[in-house]
Amino acid sequence: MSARLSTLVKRDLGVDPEIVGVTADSRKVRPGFLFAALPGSKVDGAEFAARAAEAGAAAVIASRDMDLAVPTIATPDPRRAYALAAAAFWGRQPDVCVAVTGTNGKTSVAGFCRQIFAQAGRKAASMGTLGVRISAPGVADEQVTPPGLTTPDAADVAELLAKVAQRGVTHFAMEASSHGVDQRRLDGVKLVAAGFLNLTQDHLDYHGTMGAYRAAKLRLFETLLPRGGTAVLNADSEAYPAFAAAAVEAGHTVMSVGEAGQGLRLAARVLTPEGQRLTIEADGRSYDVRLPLAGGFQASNALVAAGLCLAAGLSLDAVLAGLEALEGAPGRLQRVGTGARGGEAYVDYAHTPDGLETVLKALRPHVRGRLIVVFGAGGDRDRGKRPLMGRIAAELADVAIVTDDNPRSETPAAIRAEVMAGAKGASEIGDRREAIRAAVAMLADGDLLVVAGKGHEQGQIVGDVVHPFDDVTETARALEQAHG
Ligand SMILES: CC(=O)N[C@H]1[C@@H](OP(=O)(O)OP(=O)(O)OC[C@H]2O[C@@H](n3ccc(=O)[nH]c3=O)[C@H](O)[C@@H]2O)O[C@H](CO)[C@@H](O)[C@@H]1O[C@H](C)C(=O)N[C@@H](C)C(=O)N[C@H](CCC(=O)O)C(=O)O
Ligand SMILES: Nc1ncnc2c1ncn2[C@@H]1O[C@H](COP(=O)(O)OP(=O)(O)OP(=O)(O)O)[C@@H](O)[C@H]1O
Ligand SMILES: N[C@H](CCC[C@H](N)C(=O)O)C(=O)O
Ligand SMILES: [Mg+2]
Repeated sequence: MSARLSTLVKRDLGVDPEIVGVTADSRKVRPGFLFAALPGSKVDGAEFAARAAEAGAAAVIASRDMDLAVPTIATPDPRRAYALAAAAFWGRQPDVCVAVTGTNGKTSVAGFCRQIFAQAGRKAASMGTLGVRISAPGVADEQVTPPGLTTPDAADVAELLAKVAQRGVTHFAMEASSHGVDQRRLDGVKLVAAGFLNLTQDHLDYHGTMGAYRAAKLRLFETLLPRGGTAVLNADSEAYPAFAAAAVEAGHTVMSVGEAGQGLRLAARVLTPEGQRLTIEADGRSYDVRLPLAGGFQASNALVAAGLCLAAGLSLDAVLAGLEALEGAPGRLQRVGTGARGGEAYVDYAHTPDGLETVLKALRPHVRGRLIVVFGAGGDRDRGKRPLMGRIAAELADVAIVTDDNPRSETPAAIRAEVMAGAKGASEIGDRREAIRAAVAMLADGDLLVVAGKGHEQGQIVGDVVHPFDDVTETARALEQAHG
Protein backbone atom coordinates (compact mmCIF):
# COMPACT_ATOMS: atom_id res chain seq x y z
CA MET A 1 0.00 0.00 0.00
CA SER A 2 1.32 3.45 -0.81
CA ALA A 3 0.27 7.04 -1.57
CA ARG A 4 1.95 10.24 -2.67
CA LEU A 5 2.84 12.60 0.20
CA SER A 6 0.90 15.49 -1.41
CA THR A 7 -2.34 13.50 -1.27
CA LEU A 8 -1.86 12.89 2.46
CA VAL A 9 -0.89 16.36 3.62
CA LYS A 10 -2.65 18.40 0.91
CA ARG A 11 0.45 20.51 0.27
CA ASP A 12 2.85 21.00 -2.59
CA LEU A 13 6.33 20.66 -1.10
CA GLY A 14 8.26 20.60 -4.39
CA VAL A 15 9.10 16.93 -3.84
CA ASP A 16 6.46 14.25 -3.61
CA PRO A 17 7.78 10.97 -2.18
CA GLU A 18 5.79 7.75 -2.14
CA ILE A 19 4.63 7.06 1.43
CA VAL A 20 4.27 3.43 2.57
CA GLY A 21 3.16 3.95 6.19
CA VAL A 22 2.20 6.62 8.75
CA THR A 23 3.29 6.61 12.40
CA ALA A 24 3.93 8.90 15.37
CA ASP A 25 6.38 6.44 16.95
CA SER A 26 9.97 6.69 15.69
CA ARG A 27 10.51 3.08 16.75
CA LYS A 28 7.97 1.95 14.16
CA VAL A 29 9.45 3.94 11.25
CA ARG A 30 10.49 1.91 8.17
CA PRO A 31 11.90 3.28 4.90
CA GLY A 32 9.25 5.35 3.12
CA PHE A 33 7.17 6.15 6.23
CA LEU A 34 5.64 9.51 7.10
CA PHE A 35 6.66 10.29 10.71
CA ALA A 36 4.62 12.67 12.88
CA ALA A 37 6.71 14.34 15.59
CA LEU A 38 4.10 15.05 18.27
CA PRO A 39 4.55 16.96 21.51
CA GLY A 40 3.52 14.46 24.20
CA SER A 41 2.90 14.35 27.93
CA LYS A 42 6.25 12.69 28.65
CA VAL A 43 8.53 13.65 25.75
CA ASP A 44 8.47 15.78 22.60
CA GLY A 45 8.34 13.61 19.49
CA ALA A 46 10.52 16.24 17.76
CA GLU A 47 13.43 14.75 19.69
CA PHE A 48 13.09 11.62 17.60
CA ALA A 49 12.70 13.26 14.17
CA ALA A 50 16.38 12.90 13.22
CA ARG A 51 16.34 9.25 14.28
CA ALA A 52 13.15 8.70 12.23
CA ALA A 53 14.84 10.26 9.18
CA GLU A 54 17.86 7.98 9.68
CA ALA A 55 15.51 4.99 9.85
CA GLY A 56 14.22 5.97 6.40
CA ALA A 57 11.27 8.31 7.05
CA ALA A 58 10.42 10.02 3.74
CA ALA A 59 8.83 13.08 5.40
CA VAL A 60 8.07 14.49 8.84
CA ILE A 61 5.00 16.30 10.22
CA ALA A 62 6.00 18.69 13.03
CA SER A 63 4.99 21.85 14.83
CA ARG A 64 7.96 23.77 13.40
CA ASP A 65 10.48 23.61 10.59
CA MET A 66 13.33 21.27 11.37
CA ASP A 67 16.75 20.92 9.93
CA LEU A 68 16.27 17.48 8.38
CA ALA A 69 17.35 15.83 5.15
CA VAL A 70 13.72 15.01 4.36
CA PRO A 71 10.75 17.35 3.76
CA THR A 72 9.08 18.73 6.91
CA ILE A 73 5.40 19.63 6.98
CA ALA A 74 5.29 22.35 9.65
CA THR A 75 1.83 23.02 11.06
CA PRO A 76 0.43 24.55 14.25
CA ASP A 77 -1.65 21.41 14.84
CA PRO A 78 0.57 18.42 13.98
CA ARG A 79 -1.73 15.94 15.76
CA ARG A 80 -4.62 16.88 13.46
CA ALA A 81 -2.38 16.77 10.37
CA TYR A 82 -1.22 13.30 11.48
CA ALA A 83 -4.79 12.03 11.93
CA LEU A 84 -5.90 13.41 8.56
CA ALA A 85 -2.81 11.99 6.81
CA ALA A 86 -3.40 8.55 8.39
CA ALA A 87 -7.07 8.62 7.34
CA ALA A 88 -6.11 9.59 3.77
CA PHE A 89 -3.42 6.88 3.70
CA TRP A 90 -5.75 4.08 4.84
CA GLY A 91 -8.62 5.43 2.72
CA ARG A 92 -11.66 3.25 3.32
CA GLN A 93 -14.08 3.70 6.17
CA PRO A 94 -17.43 2.03 6.87
CA ASP A 95 -20.33 3.83 5.14
CA VAL A 96 -21.78 5.08 8.41
CA CYS A 97 -19.66 6.02 11.45
CA VAL A 98 -20.97 7.35 14.76
CA ALA A 99 -19.11 8.31 17.95
CA VAL A 100 -20.20 8.68 21.56
CA THR A 101 -18.69 10.70 24.38
CA GLY A 102 -19.48 11.07 28.08
CA THR A 103 -17.77 10.35 31.39
CA ASN A 104 -19.63 7.07 31.85
CA GLY A 105 -21.48 4.73 29.50
CA LYS A 106 -19.47 5.03 26.27
CA THR A 107 -18.51 1.34 26.09
CA SER A 108 -22.11 0.35 26.75
CA VAL A 109 -23.47 2.69 24.04
CA ALA A 110 -20.89 1.67 21.40
CA GLY A 111 -21.71 -1.99 22.06
CA PHE A 112 -25.47 -1.30 21.99
CA CYS A 113 -25.15 0.46 18.59
CA ARG A 114 -23.21 -2.51 17.18
CA GLN A 115 -25.90 -4.92 18.44
CA ILE A 116 -28.80 -2.81 17.11
CA PHE A 117 -27.14 -2.45 13.68
CA ALA A 118 -26.52 -6.20 13.48
CA GLN A 119 -30.03 -7.03 14.70
CA ALA A 120 -31.30 -4.85 11.84
CA GLY A 121 -29.34 -6.93 9.34
CA ARG A 122 -26.22 -4.77 8.95
CA LYS A 123 -22.61 -5.86 9.34
CA ALA A 124 -21.39 -3.66 12.19
CA ALA A 125 -18.39 -2.99 14.41
CA SER A 126 -17.65 -1.14 17.62
CA MET A 127 -14.35 0.33 18.80
CA GLY A 128 -13.46 1.29 22.35
CA THR A 129 -12.30 0.16 25.78
CA LEU A 130 -13.19 -3.46 24.90
CA GLY A 131 -11.28 -3.33 21.59
CA VAL A 132 -12.79 -3.74 18.14
CA ARG A 133 -15.61 -6.23 17.69
CA ILE A 134 -17.62 -7.17 14.59
CA SER A 135 -21.23 -8.40 14.70
CA ALA A 136 -23.29 -9.59 11.77
CA PRO A 137 -26.69 -11.26 11.52
CA GLY A 138 -26.62 -15.01 12.01
CA VAL A 139 -22.90 -15.42 12.74
CA ALA A 140 -20.84 -15.37 15.93
CA ASP A 141 -19.20 -12.07 16.91
CA GLU A 142 -15.57 -11.60 15.99
CA GLN A 143 -13.13 -9.87 18.36
CA VAL A 144 -10.69 -8.06 16.05
CA THR A 145 -8.45 -6.39 18.64
CA PRO A 146 -8.17 -6.91 22.41
CA PRO A 147 -9.06 -4.23 25.00
CA GLY A 148 -6.68 -1.28 24.98
CA LEU A 149 -7.06 2.48 24.88
CA THR A 150 -10.68 3.68 24.73
CA THR A 151 -9.87 5.74 21.63
CA PRO A 152 -6.75 4.29 19.97
CA ASP A 153 -3.93 6.29 18.38
CA ALA A 154 -4.99 8.12 15.19
CA ALA A 155 -3.04 5.82 12.84
CA ASP A 156 -4.51 2.76 14.57
CA VAL A 157 -8.02 4.21 14.26
CA ALA A 158 -7.48 4.80 10.53
CA GLU A 159 -6.03 1.33 9.94
CA LEU A 160 -8.78 -0.42 11.90
CA LEU A 161 -11.52 1.50 10.08
CA ALA A 162 -10.04 0.46 6.74
CA LYS A 163 -9.67 -3.17 7.86
CA VAL A 164 -13.25 -3.53 9.08
CA ALA A 165 -14.59 -1.75 5.97
CA GLN A 166 -12.54 -4.17 3.85
CA ARG A 167 -14.31 -7.00 5.65
CA GLY A 168 -17.71 -5.65 4.72
CA VAL A 169 -18.57 -3.63 7.85
CA THR A 170 -20.93 -0.83 6.80
CA HIS A 171 -22.01 0.47 10.23
CA PHE A 172 -19.50 1.54 12.87
CA ALA A 173 -19.76 2.98 16.40
CA MET A 174 -16.80 4.23 18.41
CA GLU A 175 -16.03 5.65 21.84
CA ALA A 176 -14.65 9.19 21.85
CA SER A 177 -12.68 9.59 25.08
CA SER A 178 -11.81 13.12 26.16
CA HIS A 179 -8.10 12.26 25.80
CA GLY A 180 -8.85 10.94 22.32
CA VAL A 181 -10.73 14.06 21.20
CA ASP A 182 -8.16 16.39 22.75
CA GLN A 183 -5.27 14.50 21.14
CA ARG A 184 -7.03 14.47 17.74
CA ARG A 185 -7.09 10.67 17.67
CA LEU A 186 -10.42 10.65 15.79
CA ASP A 187 -10.03 13.76 13.65
CA GLY A 188 -9.80 11.58 10.53
CA VAL A 189 -13.10 9.73 11.09
CA LYS A 190 -15.98 10.76 8.85
CA LEU A 191 -18.88 10.95 11.30
CA VAL A 192 -22.58 11.19 10.49
CA ALA A 193 -23.64 11.50 14.12
CA ALA A 194 -22.18 12.01 17.57
CA GLY A 195 -23.69 11.25 20.96
CA PHE A 196 -23.28 12.86 24.37
CA LEU A 197 -24.15 11.02 27.60
CA ASN A 198 -22.97 12.93 30.67
CA LEU A 199 -20.19 15.06 32.14
CA THR A 200 -19.07 14.40 35.71
CA GLN A 201 -15.73 14.43 37.47
CA ASP A 202 -12.90 12.32 36.05
CA HIS A 203 -9.52 12.80 34.38
CA LEU A 204 -8.72 16.12 36.08
CA ASP A 205 -5.13 14.86 36.30
CA TYR A 206 -5.03 15.34 32.51
CA HIS A 207 -7.47 18.21 31.84
CA GLY A 208 -6.82 20.25 34.99
CA THR A 209 -10.32 21.72 35.36
CA MET A 210 -13.89 20.63 34.65
CA GLY A 211 -14.06 23.50 32.14
CA ALA A 212 -11.15 22.09 30.14
CA TYR A 213 -12.60 18.57 30.40
CA ARG A 214 -15.93 19.84 29.07
CA ALA A 215 -14.18 21.76 26.28
CA ALA A 216 -12.47 18.54 25.15
CA LYS A 217 -15.83 16.76 24.90
CA LEU A 218 -17.49 19.77 23.22
CA ARG A 219 -14.85 19.62 20.47
CA LEU A 220 -16.53 16.44 19.19
CA PHE A 221 -19.55 18.58 18.28
CA GLU A 222 -17.81 21.86 17.47
CA THR A 223 -15.07 20.53 15.21
CA LEU A 224 -15.30 16.80 14.49
CA LEU A 225 -18.92 16.25 13.48
CA PRO A 226 -19.31 17.81 10.03
CA ARG A 227 -21.93 20.55 9.66
CA GLY A 228 -25.37 19.00 9.10
CA GLY A 229 -24.64 15.92 11.19
CA THR A 230 -26.90 14.73 13.99
CA ALA A 231 -26.03 15.44 17.62
CA VAL A 232 -27.79 12.91 19.87
CA LEU A 233 -27.80 14.51 23.30
CA ASN A 234 -28.92 13.18 26.68
CA ALA A 235 -31.27 15.96 27.78
CA ASP A 236 -31.22 14.69 31.38
CA SER A 237 -27.56 15.65 31.84
CA GLU A 238 -26.83 18.94 33.60
CA ALA A 239 -24.39 19.70 30.79
CA TYR A 240 -27.08 19.33 28.10
CA PRO A 241 -27.60 23.09 27.46
CA ALA A 242 -23.90 23.63 26.68
CA PHE A 243 -23.82 20.70 24.27
CA ALA A 244 -27.09 21.68 22.60
CA ALA A 245 -25.84 25.24 22.12
CA ALA A 246 -22.56 23.99 20.62
CA ALA A 247 -24.40 21.62 18.29
CA VAL A 248 -26.80 24.32 17.07
CA GLU A 249 -23.91 26.77 16.61
CA ALA A 250 -22.06 24.15 14.52
CA GLY A 251 -25.10 23.64 12.26
CA HIS A 252 -26.12 20.16 13.40
CA THR A 253 -29.56 18.64 13.87
CA VAL A 254 -30.13 18.14 17.59
CA MET A 255 -31.92 14.96 18.64
CA SER A 256 -32.49 15.23 22.39
CA VAL A 257 -33.23 12.00 24.26
CA GLY A 258 -34.21 11.08 27.83
CA GLU A 259 -36.92 12.14 30.26
CA ALA A 260 -36.45 15.74 29.19
CA GLY A 261 -35.81 14.74 25.57
CA GLN A 262 -37.92 15.60 22.54
CA GLY A 263 -36.58 13.31 19.80
CA LEU A 264 -36.89 10.19 21.94
CA ARG A 265 -38.75 11.01 25.16
CA LEU A 266 -38.64 8.58 28.05
CA ALA A 267 -42.18 8.99 29.37
CA ALA A 268 -42.13 6.15 31.91
CA ARG A 269 -39.88 3.44 33.29
CA VAL A 270 -41.07 0.42 35.28
CA LEU A 271 -38.77 -2.21 36.84
CA THR A 272 -39.44 -5.81 35.80
CA PRO A 273 -37.70 -9.08 36.78
CA GLU A 274 -35.97 -9.11 33.37
CA GLY A 275 -34.94 -5.43 33.45
CA GLN A 276 -37.36 -2.60 32.76
CA ARG A 277 -40.25 -1.53 30.57
CA LEU A 278 -39.77 1.81 28.88
CA THR A 279 -42.47 4.02 27.43
CA ILE A 280 -40.79 5.95 24.65
CA GLU A 281 -42.48 8.79 22.77
CA ALA A 282 -41.23 9.44 19.25
CA ASP A 283 -42.74 10.95 16.13
CA GLY A 284 -45.92 11.80 18.08
CA ARG A 285 -46.54 8.17 19.07
CA SER A 286 -45.95 6.15 22.20
CA TYR A 287 -44.05 2.84 22.19
CA ASP A 288 -43.73 0.19 24.86
CA VAL A 289 -40.22 -1.30 24.90
CA ARG A 290 -38.96 -4.19 27.06
CA LEU A 291 -35.32 -3.42 27.83
CA PRO A 292 -33.62 -6.56 29.19
CA LEU A 293 -31.18 -4.54 31.37
CA ALA A 294 -31.55 -3.08 34.87
CA GLY A 295 -30.86 0.50 35.98
CA GLY A 296 -31.94 3.97 34.94
CA PHE A 297 -28.46 4.55 33.54
CA GLN A 298 -28.93 1.71 31.07
CA ALA A 299 -32.14 3.38 29.89
CA SER A 300 -30.08 6.54 29.21
CA ASN A 301 -27.43 4.53 27.41
CA ALA A 302 -30.07 2.67 25.38
CA LEU A 303 -31.75 5.93 24.31
CA VAL A 304 -28.49 7.53 23.17
CA ALA A 305 -27.64 4.34 21.25
CA ALA A 306 -31.13 4.33 19.72
CA GLY A 307 -30.73 7.97 18.65
CA LEU A 308 -27.37 7.25 17.03
CA CYS A 309 -28.80 4.28 15.13
CA LEU A 310 -31.74 6.39 13.90
CA ALA A 311 -29.30 9.09 12.78
CA ALA A 312 -27.36 6.35 10.98
CA GLY A 313 -30.45 5.63 8.89
CA LEU A 314 -32.20 2.74 10.64
CA SER A 315 -35.99 2.80 10.96
CA LEU A 316 -37.63 3.46 14.34
CA ASP A 317 -39.19 -0.03 14.28
CA ALA A 318 -35.81 -1.68 13.69
CA VAL A 319 -34.18 0.37 16.44
CA LEU A 320 -36.87 -0.33 19.03
CA ALA A 321 -36.80 -4.05 18.18
CA GLY A 322 -33.03 -3.92 18.64
CA LEU A 323 -33.40 -2.46 22.14
CA GLU A 324 -35.45 -5.49 23.21
CA ALA A 325 -32.57 -7.84 22.38
CA LEU A 326 -29.68 -5.88 23.95
CA GLU A 327 -27.01 -7.59 26.02
CA GLY A 328 -25.02 -5.61 28.58
CA ALA A 329 -21.32 -5.02 27.99
CA PRO A 330 -19.07 -7.55 29.76
CA GLY A 331 -18.06 -6.39 33.25
CA ARG A 332 -20.82 -3.76 33.42
CA LEU A 333 -23.33 -4.83 36.08
CA GLN A 334 -22.51 -8.43 35.17
CA ARG A 335 -24.13 -11.02 37.44
CA VAL A 336 -21.60 -13.57 38.68
CA GLY A 337 -23.56 -15.85 41.01
CA THR A 338 -25.39 -16.58 44.24
CA GLY A 339 -23.85 -16.80 47.72
CA ALA A 340 -23.90 -19.96 49.87
CA ARG A 341 -26.50 -18.35 52.14
CA GLY A 342 -28.24 -16.53 49.28
CA GLY A 343 -27.57 -13.03 47.99
CA GLU A 344 -26.23 -12.12 44.56
CA ALA A 345 -22.78 -10.97 43.42
CA TYR A 346 -22.13 -8.59 40.53
CA VAL A 347 -19.03 -7.18 38.83
CA ASP A 348 -19.18 -3.61 37.54
CA TYR A 349 -16.80 -1.07 35.98
CA ALA A 350 -17.77 2.02 38.04
CA HIS A 351 -14.51 3.92 38.48
CA THR A 352 -15.76 7.50 38.90
CA PRO A 353 -17.85 9.16 41.65
CA ASP A 354 -20.90 9.38 39.38
CA GLY A 355 -20.43 5.80 38.11
CA LEU A 356 -20.30 4.47 41.66
CA GLU A 357 -23.28 6.54 42.79
CA THR A 358 -25.26 5.46 39.74
CA VAL A 359 -24.61 1.75 40.12
CA LEU A 360 -25.27 1.72 43.89
CA LYS A 361 -28.53 3.63 43.43
CA ALA A 362 -29.54 1.30 40.58
CA LEU A 363 -29.00 -1.77 42.76
CA ARG A 364 -30.67 -0.40 45.93
CA PRO A 365 -34.28 -1.16 44.87
CA HIS A 366 -33.29 -4.82 44.43
CA VAL A 367 -31.76 -5.14 47.95
CA ARG A 368 -33.76 -6.73 50.78
CA GLY A 369 -30.74 -7.18 53.06
CA ARG A 370 -27.45 -5.32 52.75
CA LEU A 371 -25.75 -3.64 49.79
CA ILE A 372 -22.03 -4.49 49.92
CA VAL A 373 -19.41 -2.79 47.74
CA VAL A 374 -15.74 -3.59 47.12
CA PHE A 375 -13.90 -0.83 45.27
CA GLY A 376 -10.73 1.26 45.00
CA ALA A 377 -9.30 4.05 42.87
CA GLY A 378 -6.65 3.90 40.15
CA GLY A 379 -3.12 5.20 40.60
CA ASP A 380 -1.74 7.90 38.25
CA ARG A 381 -5.30 9.09 37.70
CA ASP A 382 -7.44 11.99 39.01
CA ARG A 383 -6.74 12.13 42.77
CA GLY A 384 -9.71 14.37 43.45
CA LYS A 385 -12.15 11.56 42.79
CA ARG A 386 -10.77 9.33 45.59
CA PRO A 387 -12.44 10.87 48.70
CA LEU A 388 -15.60 11.51 46.65
CA MET A 389 -15.83 7.82 45.75
CA GLY A 390 -15.15 6.96 49.40
CA ARG A 391 -18.00 9.17 50.59
CA ILE A 392 -20.45 7.83 48.00
CA ALA A 393 -19.67 4.20 48.90
CA ALA A 394 -19.97 4.90 52.64
CA GLU A 395 -23.26 6.73 52.20
CA LEU A 396 -24.96 4.52 49.64
CA ALA A 397 -23.76 1.03 50.60
CA ASP A 398 -24.35 -0.75 53.90
CA VAL A 399 -20.88 -2.29 53.85
CA ALA A 400 -17.98 -0.64 52.00
CA ILE A 401 -14.59 -2.34 51.58
CA VAL A 402 -11.79 -0.22 50.13
CA THR A 403 -9.16 -2.14 48.18
CA ASP A 404 -6.57 -1.69 45.40
CA ASP A 405 -7.41 -0.89 41.76
CA ASN A 406 -4.37 -0.56 39.50
CA PRO A 407 -2.06 1.42 41.82
CA ARG A 408 0.40 1.84 38.92
CA SER A 409 3.38 3.98 40.02
CA GLU A 410 1.75 5.15 43.28
CA THR A 411 1.97 3.63 46.78
CA PRO A 412 -1.19 1.50 47.15
CA ALA A 413 -1.66 2.32 50.85
CA ALA A 414 -1.49 6.06 50.10
CA ILE A 415 -4.25 5.77 47.47
CA ARG A 416 -6.40 3.76 49.87
CA ALA A 417 -5.85 6.37 52.58
CA GLU A 418 -7.16 9.09 50.22
CA VAL A 419 -10.26 6.99 49.49
CA MET A 420 -10.70 6.14 53.20
CA ALA A 421 -10.53 9.85 54.06
CA GLY A 422 -14.02 10.19 52.59
CA ALA A 423 -15.33 6.77 53.54
CA LYS A 424 -16.64 6.93 57.10
CA GLY A 425 -17.10 3.47 58.58
CA ALA A 426 -15.57 1.63 55.61
CA SER A 427 -13.06 -1.14 56.10
CA GLU A 428 -9.77 -1.44 54.24
CA ILE A 429 -8.34 -4.65 52.75
CA GLY A 430 -5.50 -3.84 50.33
CA ASP A 431 -5.26 -7.22 48.64
CA ARG A 432 -8.13 -7.30 46.15
CA ARG A 433 -8.51 -11.09 46.27
CA GLU A 434 -8.81 -10.98 50.06
CA ALA A 435 -11.27 -8.09 49.86
CA ILE A 436 -13.49 -10.02 47.45
CA ARG A 437 -13.32 -13.14 49.66
CA ALA A 438 -14.25 -11.14 52.76
CA ALA A 439 -17.23 -9.58 50.98
CA VAL A 440 -18.44 -12.89 49.57
CA ALA A 441 -18.18 -14.46 53.04
CA MET A 442 -20.67 -11.86 54.29
CA LEU A 443 -23.29 -12.51 51.57
CA ALA A 444 -26.62 -13.67 52.92
CA ASP A 445 -30.18 -13.87 51.66
CA GLY A 446 -31.41 -10.54 50.29
CA ASP A 447 -27.90 -9.04 50.06
CA LEU A 448 -26.30 -7.70 46.90
CA LEU A 449 -22.53 -7.44 46.43
CA VAL A 450 -20.94 -5.31 43.73
CA VAL A 451 -17.22 -5.56 43.01
CA ALA A 452 -16.61 -2.26 41.24
CA GLY A 453 -13.88 -0.57 39.20
CA LYS A 454 -12.21 -3.24 37.09
CA GLY A 455 -15.07 -4.78 35.09
CA HIS A 456 -13.58 -6.68 32.13
CA GLU A 457 -9.96 -5.90 33.07
CA GLN A 458 -7.64 -8.90 33.15
CA GLY A 459 -4.84 -7.49 35.28
CA GLN A 460 -3.88 -5.56 38.39
CA ILE A 461 -1.24 -2.98 37.43
CA VAL A 462 1.33 -2.54 40.20
CA GLY A 463 4.33 -0.46 39.17
CA ASP A 464 5.02 -1.46 35.58
CA VAL A 465 3.92 -5.05 36.11
CA VAL A 466 0.49 -6.33 35.13
CA HIS A 467 -0.44 -9.18 37.49
CA PRO A 468 -3.15 -11.40 35.97
CA PHE A 469 -6.38 -10.63 37.84
CA ASP A 470 -10.03 -10.86 36.85
CA ASP A 471 -12.83 -9.71 39.16
CA VAL A 472 -15.34 -12.12 37.59
CA THR A 473 -13.06 -15.16 38.08
CA GLU A 474 -12.08 -14.10 41.60
CA THR A 475 -15.68 -13.47 42.63
CA ALA A 476 -16.81 -16.78 41.10
CA ARG A 477 -14.00 -18.65 42.95
CA ALA A 478 -14.87 -17.01 46.22
CA LEU A 479 -18.52 -17.98 45.74
CA GLU A 480 -17.49 -21.58 44.96
CA GLN A 481 -15.36 -21.73 48.10
CA ALA A 482 -18.20 -20.36 50.17
CA HIS A 483 -20.46 -23.09 48.78
CA GLY A 484 -17.82 -25.59 50.03
C1 LIG B 1 -1.61 10.80 28.58
C2 LIG B 1 -1.88 10.11 27.29
O1 LIG B 1 -2.99 10.14 26.82
N1 LIG B 1 -0.88 9.46 26.71
C3 LIG B 1 -1.04 8.80 25.43
C4 LIG B 1 -0.27 9.57 24.37
O2 LIG B 1 1.03 9.65 24.80
P1 LIG B 1 1.83 10.99 24.58
O3 LIG B 1 1.50 11.59 23.26
O4 LIG B 1 1.69 11.85 25.77
O5 LIG B 1 3.29 10.32 24.44
P2 LIG B 1 4.72 10.59 24.98
O6 LIG B 1 5.16 9.33 25.63
O7 LIG B 1 4.89 11.88 25.71
O8 LIG B 1 5.52 10.72 23.58
C5 LIG B 1 5.31 11.81 22.66
C6 LIG B 1 5.50 11.31 21.26
O9 LIG B 1 6.82 10.81 21.09
C7 LIG B 1 6.77 9.58 20.43
N2 LIG B 1 7.97 8.79 20.74
C8 LIG B 1 8.26 8.42 22.01
C9 LIG B 1 9.39 7.66 22.28
C10 LIG B 1 10.24 7.26 21.20
O10 LIG B 1 11.26 6.57 21.34
N3 LIG B 1 9.90 7.66 19.96
C11 LIG B 1 8.79 8.40 19.69
O11 LIG B 1 8.54 8.73 18.54
C12 LIG B 1 5.48 8.94 20.92
O12 LIG B 1 5.02 7.95 20.02
C13 LIG B 1 4.54 10.16 20.96
O13 LIG B 1 3.95 10.36 19.70
O14 LIG B 1 -0.31 8.89 23.13
C14 LIG B 1 0.20 7.54 23.19
C15 LIG B 1 0.13 6.96 21.77
O15 LIG B 1 -1.19 6.92 21.31
C16 LIG B 1 -0.63 6.71 24.15
O16 LIG B 1 -0.12 5.39 24.25
C17 LIG B 1 -0.58 7.36 25.53
O17 LIG B 1 -1.50 6.66 26.33
C18 LIG B 1 -1.10 6.33 27.68
C19 LIG B 1 -0.42 4.96 27.67
C20 LIG B 1 -2.34 6.30 28.57
O18 LIG B 1 -2.33 5.72 29.64
N4 LIG B 1 -3.41 6.95 28.17
C21 LIG B 1 -4.67 7.00 28.92
C22 LIG B 1 -4.64 8.03 30.04
C23 LIG B 1 -5.75 7.38 27.92
O19 LIG B 1 -5.48 7.85 26.82
N5 LIG B 1 -6.99 7.15 28.32
C24 LIG B 1 -8.08 7.53 27.49
C25 LIG B 1 -9.32 7.75 28.32
C26 LIG B 1 -10.01 6.53 28.91
C27 LIG B 1 -11.38 6.93 29.51
O20 LIG B 1 -12.30 7.28 28.78
O21 LIG B 1 -11.51 6.86 30.72
C28 LIG B 1 -8.30 6.49 26.37
O22 LIG B 1 -8.79 6.89 25.29
O23 LIG B 1 -7.98 5.31 26.58
N1 LIG C 1 -25.10 6.53 31.62
C1 LIG C 1 -24.42 6.30 32.73
N2 LIG C 1 -24.43 7.20 33.75
C2 LIG C 1 -23.73 6.98 34.89
N3 LIG C 1 -22.99 5.87 35.12
C3 LIG C 1 -22.94 4.95 34.14
C4 LIG C 1 -23.64 5.12 32.90
N4 LIG C 1 -23.40 4.05 32.13
C5 LIG C 1 -22.57 3.25 32.82
N5 LIG C 1 -22.31 3.78 34.04
C6 LIG C 1 -21.41 3.24 35.09
O1 LIG C 1 -20.09 3.42 34.59
C7 LIG C 1 -19.42 2.16 34.42
C8 LIG C 1 -18.61 2.18 33.16
O2 LIG C 1 -19.48 2.10 32.04
P1 LIG C 1 -18.86 2.09 30.58
O3 LIG C 1 -17.74 1.14 30.55
O4 LIG C 1 -19.95 1.90 29.60
O5 LIG C 1 -18.30 3.60 30.55
P2 LIG C 1 -17.16 4.27 29.68
O6 LIG C 1 -17.58 5.67 29.48
O7 LIG C 1 -16.93 3.47 28.47
O8 LIG C 1 -15.86 4.18 30.61
P3 LIG C 1 -14.33 4.47 30.15
O9 LIG C 1 -14.09 5.89 30.51
O10 LIG C 1 -13.48 3.59 30.98
O11 LIG C 1 -14.20 4.17 28.70
C9 LIG C 1 -20.52 1.12 34.43
O12 LIG C 1 -20.02 -0.10 34.91
C10 LIG C 1 -21.56 1.74 35.35
O13 LIG C 1 -21.21 1.52 36.69
N1 LIG D 1 -10.44 4.49 31.14
C1 LIG D 1 -10.29 4.66 32.56
C2 LIG D 1 -10.44 3.32 33.21
C3 LIG D 1 -10.19 3.30 34.71
C4 LIG D 1 -10.34 1.92 35.28
C5 LIG D 1 -9.84 1.71 36.67
N2 LIG D 1 -9.75 0.29 36.89
C6 LIG D 1 -8.47 2.38 36.87
O1 LIG D 1 -7.48 1.74 36.56
O2 LIG D 1 -8.44 3.51 37.36
C7 LIG D 1 -8.94 5.30 32.86
O3 LIG D 1 -7.97 4.91 32.23
O4 LIG D 1 -8.92 6.21 33.67
MG1 LIG E 1 -15.18 2.83 27.71
